[in-house]
Amino acid sequence: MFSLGEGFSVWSDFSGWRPLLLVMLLVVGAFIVAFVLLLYMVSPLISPRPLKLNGAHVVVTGGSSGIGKCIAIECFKHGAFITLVARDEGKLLRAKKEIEKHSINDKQVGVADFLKSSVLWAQEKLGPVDMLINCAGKSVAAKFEDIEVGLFRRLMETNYLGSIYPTRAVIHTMKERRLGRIVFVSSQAGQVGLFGYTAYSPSKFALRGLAESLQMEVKSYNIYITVAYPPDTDTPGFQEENKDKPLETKLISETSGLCQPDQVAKIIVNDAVQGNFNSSIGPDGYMLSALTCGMSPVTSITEGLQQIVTMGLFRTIALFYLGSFDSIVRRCMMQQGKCADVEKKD
Ligand SMILES: NC(=O)C1=CN([C@@H]2O[C@H](COP(=O)(O)OP(=O)(O)OC[C@H]3O[C@@H](n4cnc5c(N)ncnc54)[C@H](OP(=O)(O)O)[C@@H]3O)[C@@H](O)[C@H]2O)C=CC1
Ligand SMILES: CCCCCCCCCCCCCCCC(=O)[C@@H](N)CO
Repeated sequence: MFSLGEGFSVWSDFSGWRPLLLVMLLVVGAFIVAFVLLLYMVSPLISPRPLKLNGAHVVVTGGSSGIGKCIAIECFKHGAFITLVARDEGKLLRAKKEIEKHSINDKQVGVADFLKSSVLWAQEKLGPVDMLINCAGKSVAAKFEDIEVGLFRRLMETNYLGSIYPTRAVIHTMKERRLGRIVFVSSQAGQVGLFGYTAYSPSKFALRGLAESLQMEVKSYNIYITVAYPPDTDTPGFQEENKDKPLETKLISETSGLCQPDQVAKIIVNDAVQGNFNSSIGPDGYMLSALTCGMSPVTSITEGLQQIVTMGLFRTIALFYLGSFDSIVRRCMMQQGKCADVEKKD
């Protein structure tokens, strides 16, 4: 027997167990592989069939500007009939003209525009809605105490209740037809609360709760819900928000980069067509979604496995992000303190 001394001879006594250990490891490994293969075999039961956009009726709220307009263009390019919903008639008509430039054939019906959220009206006029995109929304970035109290309610009304009304208008017919897609455009600020978004973030978090509950109710009717979480996107709404955005909010949001609306629209439309519950954009978006998946439904085996494997690692990375956000806030506070001192001296 090979022995390095008294202590080591005990270890070498176990050498007879090693082949057994190896066999056990192999068996466990084989079980894991078999389990994963089995998951992939049942995956068609989990993943919905993609929706055919050609000839589908798509309603886009907030379709006259920014991300909503790009979503309408993307669907139009795939042969869908579009209904735009927004308040400003002039903006709607301009958007309609722009979208119609992307027509793929002469027969394709154009864009129906009208004021207020008369989705029911659109359904009667243009037929049942196959896909509803709730994109109308507004954002305000300011410190909690600087936000007028009424604004907390107004953002909730536009961003949250503004998604409830159109959804209520289409849900009956979708259930009857056993077909449909509903998209809620949230935001990365609907996955993590950030400096300056005390009024905006809650209205976007609320959409996730709505989407999870509704998905459980309508899945057996072959209706699939998508929640999209875009980062900062270069739109008229974003330009407006930037006018009086706190420096802290700007610097923190910049970590996730700035996207173009057509790029965001492509990803959202593709995820909605596939019936994916989660729609994220960019590497930070991917990490945030895996990290905050919680009890949200899973629409592909790959997605589920990725979440299981990556969650711990992403939490570790997130702690560094949180540390850097805190230091941004601290630095801004020190800077503002210095400015206040200078002002006092003057
Ligand atoms: N841009 C960004 O950085 C990000 C935006 N988002 C979200 O994406 C969505 C679109 O944003 P974005 O494209 O930037 O916004 P825009 O301001 O460019 O467009 C907003 C659209 O919503 C409509 N709208 C606004 N309020 C109402 C209302 N009360 N009723 C009906 N329609 C309304 C507007 O038309 P009208 O004013 O004529 O009604 C317009 O068509 C929003 O929900 C936003 O929160 C999410 C993440 C990032
Ligand atoms: C592993 C963990 C990774 C964590 C990454 C965290 C990144 C946070 C950045 C958040 C950006 C928020 C943008 C809000 C955009 C928006 O909704 C407004 N612009 C609307 O106009």
